[in-house]
Amino acid sequence: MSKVVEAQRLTKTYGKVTAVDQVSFAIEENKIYGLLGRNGAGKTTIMQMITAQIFATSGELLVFGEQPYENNRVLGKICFVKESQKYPEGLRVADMLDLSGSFFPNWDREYASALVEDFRLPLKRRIKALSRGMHSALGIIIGLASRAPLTIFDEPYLGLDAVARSLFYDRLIEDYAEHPRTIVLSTHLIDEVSRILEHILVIDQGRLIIDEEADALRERAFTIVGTASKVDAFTAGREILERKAFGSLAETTLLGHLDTDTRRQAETLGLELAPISLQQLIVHLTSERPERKAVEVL
Ligand SMILES: Nc1ncnc2c1ncn2[C@@H]1O[C@H](COP(=O)(O)OP(=O)(O)OP(=O)(O)O)[C@@H](O)[C@H]1O
Repeated sequence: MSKVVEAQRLTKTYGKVTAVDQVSFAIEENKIYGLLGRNGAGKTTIMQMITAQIFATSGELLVFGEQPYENNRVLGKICFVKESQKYPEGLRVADMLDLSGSFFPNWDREYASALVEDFRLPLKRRIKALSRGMHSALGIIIGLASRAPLTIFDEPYLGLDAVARSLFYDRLIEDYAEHPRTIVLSTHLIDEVSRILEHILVIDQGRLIIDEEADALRERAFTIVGTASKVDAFTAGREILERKAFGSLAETTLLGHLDTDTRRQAETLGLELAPISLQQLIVHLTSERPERKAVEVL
């Protein structure tokens, strides 16, 4: 599978702040990536380097096999939709879509029109008069209809309601199935997007701490619920991420693969097993606790 982005020891510093710290990863063609992490982790900085908006301080970065800086061959294949995206305020929505059509080689005008209807965007309204959610919807429509070989969405849905966000995920997955391309989605709404993500990159304090297929990641931990004494017997000697107690009951989240033996052992003890959500797992892995240890909630 060919690589769309290859980063080696990529680093960006701002004075004494190391926003991105020796990060190495590859983004493969025709996959949907989640770029996740807490506020200030370094996600936007990475996306800005990939899209040649800022220079790396050190390290190597290839996009479509080339240096991205001032490289129209590379930049012509990228669409970057960001939360703070500013479109020319005097333009009408229809003008902005026409302009996008002249900019993105794979632009699909009919698809853009269908999306305008789906998101109920007023075509004749000037951009300065759009609501915050409508502004975000415009960015999403441009991102989807661009069909750019590398489409990056950085928190694209400020102000967008739950119905519109759900519409975005549905349209993205449908269109991706028909027109495979590489999508990078950066968001804090991990559970909402988890069903569409194929590969997860998690950045924490400038460092890459997870680079894994989403399915494999989901299997990294599980939760067990039951009588406290039985839960504790089951969890003894295992790596505990979190333990909550409610009277005589306990709910413990463990790191580890839920194999057949483990499942059988839990069943024998009469314990309930539940998968952990991607969001829970990432919160655990990026939380401030100095070491992962049991947390008692009494
Ligand atoms: N222009 C800049 N000058 C100085 N520091 C900066 C600059 N841009 C980013 N930083 C710092 O770099 C770090 C990473 O910021 P970045 O915007 O990449 O985080 P993020 O993961 O996108 O966060 P969020 O989820 O809050 O958008 C932060 O500490 C931020 O304050």
